[in-house]
Amino acid sequence: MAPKPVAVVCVGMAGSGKTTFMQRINSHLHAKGDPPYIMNLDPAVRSIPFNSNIDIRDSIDYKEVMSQYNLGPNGGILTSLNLFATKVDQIMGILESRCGMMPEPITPGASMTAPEKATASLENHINHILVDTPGQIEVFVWSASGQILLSSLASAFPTVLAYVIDTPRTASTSTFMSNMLYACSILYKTKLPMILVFNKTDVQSADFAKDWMTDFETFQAALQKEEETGQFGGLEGESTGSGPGPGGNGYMGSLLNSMSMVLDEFYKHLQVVGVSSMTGEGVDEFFAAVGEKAAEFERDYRPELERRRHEREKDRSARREQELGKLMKDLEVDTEGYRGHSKPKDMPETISDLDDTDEEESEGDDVRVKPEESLTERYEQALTKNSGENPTVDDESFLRYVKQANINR
Ligand SMILES: Nc1nc2c(ncn2[C@@H]2O[C@H](COP(=O)(O)OP(=O)(O)OP(=O)(O)O)[C@@H](O)[C@H]2O)c(=O)[nH]1
Repeated sequence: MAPKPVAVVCVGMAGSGKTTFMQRINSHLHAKGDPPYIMNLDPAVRSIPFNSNIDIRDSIDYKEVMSQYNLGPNGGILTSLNLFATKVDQIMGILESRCGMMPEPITPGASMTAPEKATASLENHINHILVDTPGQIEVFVWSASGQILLSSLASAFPTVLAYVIDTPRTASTSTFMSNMLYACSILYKTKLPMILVFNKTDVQSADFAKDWMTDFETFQAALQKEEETGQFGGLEGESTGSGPGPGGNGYMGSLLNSMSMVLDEFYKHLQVVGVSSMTGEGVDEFFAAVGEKAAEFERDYRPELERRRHEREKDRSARREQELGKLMKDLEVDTEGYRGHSKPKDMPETISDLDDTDEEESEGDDVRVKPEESLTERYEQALTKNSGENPTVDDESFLRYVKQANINR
């Protein structure tokens, strides 16, 4: 069987260049004769510079959602994603069939025509699934629908996050640290391998970021320099004159300092590449990183995903057992309810008890059921009394059931 395609999910702040980056890696793969399968999850984008195979806009009208539900732009995107996530089974069915993992697509309309089969067989060689996401990063990453879509993808394909960063806008220590904290929160939320893509390297090289991430002292030096030159906390490349800038007080400096130490551990889990979506520089390096992270997914993340799924299953069956136990307890109430409470001493428990009692009383044999007698005891008595011989296998199995179900006390 052909290896599974790698799903590359592009996330990043608005304007970081996700769509341009998607266009670049798409054309790079086409040029190599290895066309990807493309999915657009941004319902609000007006136009995209590539053909997407699955597009949220085909099934959901974002503007209509906004007006129907009386929502603002972010609420509209979130609701559109939620509506789209309800079709996750169909989406996964299409992806799996197009990627040669299932013989037939499970789309409405069922079997494929001859041209479709020819196309599908061509598309069976897909090695990459590229996913573009909304610029409102939190709407995707922190929403239930985003989580559903990501975990469904990860359950079927090795999945890698490409966190796209606007390099020229991340050149100061404070914006760099904000971006890293965001990346860190996404990593821990999604629990998927991540590549940091420092985009727009045609404007500014990403070397400074790589240095800061690998050498703690370089970051400290940059922090100190910014504080001394008064650029600290200002906009990129903007000097605030002498003295500390808007955020340039000692508190901010020491906070960044401490954070850089804390994040040192987090940096070890990341792959960092500098890319220019405009010129194509660094794209080969990016795909090398994708290969490494996909292998890491199979090695480290897949077992963890399986373990989590297994735990969920275990929780679910424990809950089922608990519910069953409660049900059994409810059954017990019937026998328990009478016991020791208001039931008069010699009141029969059931009509049949009444009949039995009458019969047996007439024989002069006092076998009235004592309130404290358990169901099991009574059953045992009945067995030996009625049959006068040893209980049958069926009788014993019922007895066992009564004991196990705990409805006999
Ligand atoms: N110089 C340069 N500009 C870039 C590069 N990549 C993207 N841009 C520009 O950055 C701006 C934003 O790019 P988009 O691709 O629309 O960014 P996005 O992240 O998809 O934006 P949203 O859809 O709002 O989330 C555009 O003006 C692009 O031309 C790059 O590598 N170099």
